[in-house]
Amino acid sequence: MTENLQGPAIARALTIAGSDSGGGAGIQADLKTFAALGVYGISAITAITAQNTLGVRAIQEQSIPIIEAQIDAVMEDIGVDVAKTGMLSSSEIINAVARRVQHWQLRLVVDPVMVAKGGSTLLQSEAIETLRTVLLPLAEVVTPNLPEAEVLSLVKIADMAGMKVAAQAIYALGPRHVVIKGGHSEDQPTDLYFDGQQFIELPAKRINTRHTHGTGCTFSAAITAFLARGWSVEEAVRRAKVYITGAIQHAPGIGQGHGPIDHFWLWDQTHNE
Ligand SMILES: Nc1ncnc2c1ncn2[C@@H]1O[C@H](COP(=O)(O)OP(=O)(O)O)[C@@H](O)[C@H]1O
Ligand SMILES: Cc1ncc(COP(=O)(O)OP(=O)(O)O)c(N)n1
Repeated sequence: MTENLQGPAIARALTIAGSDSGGGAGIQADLKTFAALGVYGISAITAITAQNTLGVRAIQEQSIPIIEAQIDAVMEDIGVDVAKTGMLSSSEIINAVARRVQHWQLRLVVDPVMVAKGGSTLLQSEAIETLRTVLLPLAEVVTPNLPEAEVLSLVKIADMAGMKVAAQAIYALGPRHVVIKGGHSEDQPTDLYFDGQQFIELPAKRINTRHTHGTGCTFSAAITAFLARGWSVEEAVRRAKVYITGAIQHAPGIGQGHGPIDHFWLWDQTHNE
């Protein structure tokens, strides 16, 4: 094979997150999303969860040395265009990841995962302050859902005006772009983008389904993939919104609880023989 002197022929994205044995969220959702969007996916696993569409049964955090070693191993050889974080579980893991992000000067999307849809805690409460003060300042984009945005901003959100106040408060913590996801709203799932100057509302029709497991992971992974492919943050967010809406629309109906979405719906539409 001839070497490509222009650099790699495919964009590379790294997910630093937890494993979901059910395959719908976490590392598995991120890698499927990267693949579906034409990006070479790389992973550093922070925790292993025993999980299905009904909920999380057990969690085992990985040790700090093995988390750091995964990041260093891929950085020293493969390289990464953009990284994202998902489930980080503890203050110790957040601090270790932040050190590696700074060491390798990674462009970073932070999905501030706190609680799974079934109610299980994926981030210890004592780690929230570390997330706010240590990781958010390193983020190019942060993508809280409505409950996460309330925790990070200390603002009670009742409507779009509240989302805007919360986005400004989160922006003040240091990320360069804030995207508050509206999936938990009782109305339409309108997301809000804020870059410190401009607000952009990203509306969508609510899809009436219980199969929304892994939507947050998938949305942030799609933003990461589009950034890795060279799009601006605004365009990456717009494209990720179209992708996540289609993925929910085409959910395959797997499992007895909150089932996964279809990460490969775009591929299915063009390769349906
Ligand atoms: N039922 C739905 N119909 C359409 N879009 C949805 C629906 N639920 C969530 N979304 C979208 O999916 C993305 C993830 O949002 P959300 O579910 O709030 O995140 P999380 O999984 O982190 O709680 C957002 O773009 C949100 O607007
Ligand atoms: C291992 C792991 N990481 C993250 C989540 C949460 O994923 P999310 O996309 O927020 O979707 P729901 O779990 O809320 O459906 C997870 N469950 N497991």
